Amino acid sequence: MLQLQHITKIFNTGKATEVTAVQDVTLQLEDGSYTVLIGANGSGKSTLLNLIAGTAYPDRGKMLLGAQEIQRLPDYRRSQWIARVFQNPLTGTAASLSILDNFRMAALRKSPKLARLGVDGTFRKLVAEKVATLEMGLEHKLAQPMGTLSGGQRQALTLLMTVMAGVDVLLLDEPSAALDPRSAREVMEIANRIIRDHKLTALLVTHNIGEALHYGTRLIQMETGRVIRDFDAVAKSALDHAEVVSWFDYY
Ligand SMILES: Nc1ncnc2c1ncn2[C@@H]1O[C@H](COP(=O)(O)OP(=O)(O)OP(=O)(O)O)[C@@H](O)[C@H]1O
Repeated sequence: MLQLQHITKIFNTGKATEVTAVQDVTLQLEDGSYTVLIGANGSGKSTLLNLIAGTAYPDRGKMLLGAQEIQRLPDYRRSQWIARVFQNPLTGTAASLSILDNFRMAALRKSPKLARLGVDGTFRKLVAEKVATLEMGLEHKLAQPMGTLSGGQRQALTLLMTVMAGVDVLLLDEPSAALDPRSAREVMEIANRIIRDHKLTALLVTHNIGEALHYGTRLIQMETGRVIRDFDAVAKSALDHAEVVSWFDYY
C-alpha cells in the first residue's frame, strides 16, 4: 500500500509568488487499486505525482510504501518500485537505441543481475514474448530504433518495460494526451490490462472525462492542492459524463 499522510508542497516560500501546490493531502492507495486523478489546470496533480515519484520532496508530511518511509528518497532509488509514464511518448525511452536495448536499460535500472541476463539470447526471447502480447507485431522489430516507432507503439512498449522491471506502483501522467483517438484507446487498454494482470497500484492523471469514468477503481478530484472528491468503484460507476464536467463549472 502507498500511503500519503498530510503531504504539503509549497513553491517559492516567502516570496510574492508563493504557492501551495499540494495542501495537506492524505491518501491511501491500496495494492492493486487503480485510482484516477482529475482536476483543473494548476490544481496540483503533477506536483502530487512528482512527490510520489521523488522528483520533488514535500515540505511536510510522510509517505510510506509498505512499511518503508520514502518521502526523502531520491527518484532513482524509488524507481525500483515506482515507474512513471509521461504524456510525451518521447520521454522515458531512448530514441536512438533499439527496442531491445531500451528493455535492457529498463532491466538495468531494476537489477544488475537482469542486465547480465540482457546480453544473452534468453533476454531477447523473453522480451519478444512480452512484446508479442501487445499484438502490434513489434516482436519482429526488436532491432529497430525506438525513435522510428509511432507514439502509441512507444507508449505501449514503455508500459511493458515498467512491468518487466518489476515495479509495484505505476504513475500514468496523461499517457494518452499526445495520441490520436485510436492510439489513445489502444494504449489505455494496454495499460488497463497490464495494471490488472500484474496487480499494480496505479495512479492515472487525465483531463479526459471519458477515460476517467471508464478506467480505474476510484476517482479523485483535486482543487487548489486539496483532494475535494473521492469516489470508490461503486460510487464512480454511478457517475455520468455531464455530472463530472459540472464539477469544473466553477472555473
Ligand atoms: N516548479 C514550480 N515552481 C513554482 N510553482 C510551481 C512549480 N510547479 C508547479 N507550480 C505551481 O503549483 C500549482 C500546481 O501545479 P501542477 O502543475 O501540479 O498542477 P496540475 O494540476 O498538474 O496542472 P495541469 O493540469 O495544468 O498539468 C500551480 O499553481 C503551478 O503554477
